Amino acid sequence: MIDVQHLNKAFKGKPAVQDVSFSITRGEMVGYLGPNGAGKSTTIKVLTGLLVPDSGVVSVGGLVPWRERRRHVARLGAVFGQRTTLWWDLPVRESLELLRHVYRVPREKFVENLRAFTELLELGPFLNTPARSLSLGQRMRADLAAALLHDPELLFLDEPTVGLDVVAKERIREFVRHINAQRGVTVLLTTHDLGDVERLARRVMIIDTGRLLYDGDLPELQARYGSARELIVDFEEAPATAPLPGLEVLEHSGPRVRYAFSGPAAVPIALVTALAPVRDITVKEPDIEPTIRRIYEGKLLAAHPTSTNPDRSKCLFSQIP
Ligand SMILES: Nc1ncnc2c1ncn2[C@@H]1O[C@H](COP(=O)(O)OP(=O)(O)OP(=O)(O)O)[C@@H](O)[C@H]1O
Repeated sequence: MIDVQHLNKAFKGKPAVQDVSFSITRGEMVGYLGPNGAGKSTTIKVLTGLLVPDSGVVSVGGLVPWRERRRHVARLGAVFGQRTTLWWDLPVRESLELLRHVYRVPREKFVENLRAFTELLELGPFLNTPARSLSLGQRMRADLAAALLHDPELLFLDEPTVGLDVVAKERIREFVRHINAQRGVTVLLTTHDLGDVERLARRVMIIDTGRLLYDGDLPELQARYGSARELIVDFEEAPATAPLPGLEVLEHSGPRVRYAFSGPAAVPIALVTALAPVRDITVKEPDIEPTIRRIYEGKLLAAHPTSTNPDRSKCLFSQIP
């Protein structure tokens, strides 16, 4: 679906994206992460055809985005958390009608999609409200519907949950999961909210100072660069503090013990359940945030210069000057 090879783009001689290469297959949902100024927007602008790169080969659905813009944009949708594609003073329904004309969506298709999105995104209560009077969460939902009315194959999401409360974030994520699973829409997600990534993307690409640092599975990123997993065990009674192989006691407070471990949870669970009668066990995954921060800060780059998974996970750290 997306193929990028050796993409370079500089502004006034200052590189924004340097030798970036990746491929995304149809139906994938990929998180594109990086600190401010890393080069995410520049990449997305090239992929949407808004920017022409200095060098590199880019193909999206077989088209060169900036050369065949009209055909290209007909096949993609984009949602930017920071701004809206809706007409500010028009009721949402009229904005959507206008977009129907822009994208030349057949009326039956429009009616069918509007009905589906109204139900999934609960647009009904504010379809007749002008965009300027919507809450941020409502506006995001309307923008998502607007981006998908013409059945695009590819969706760019830029900070889709920024500024929303937990419930509103979840609603957006659920919808994105739905359109990816049910409609097969390929999704490239740019976000600073790692909750979005954890909920939506199995694969992440990490860019910093214009260079792609990591491209691979999120669980593998966690396993290789993340902190340990935690096993929180509530015993029936406070257990004796016997050392268990592969488990480190982080905290022991009455019948509750917190252990750190790595790898699959089956063996640690078997060990603690053999130690004493257990009432409850929880496995807590490490937060992704410190992992990503450590990668940005480069602390692990020198320590792990190569990948153990040549198929997909690529640590491109050796490219760092
Ligand atoms: N139109 C432009 N003119 C000059 N410099 C630019 C332009 N667009 C981006 N840059 C520079 O290119 C670099 C990459 O910017 P880019 O917007 O791609 O980063 P980003 O990862 O999207 O950041 P953010 O998360 O803050 O949106 C930055 O140094 C930025 O200042």
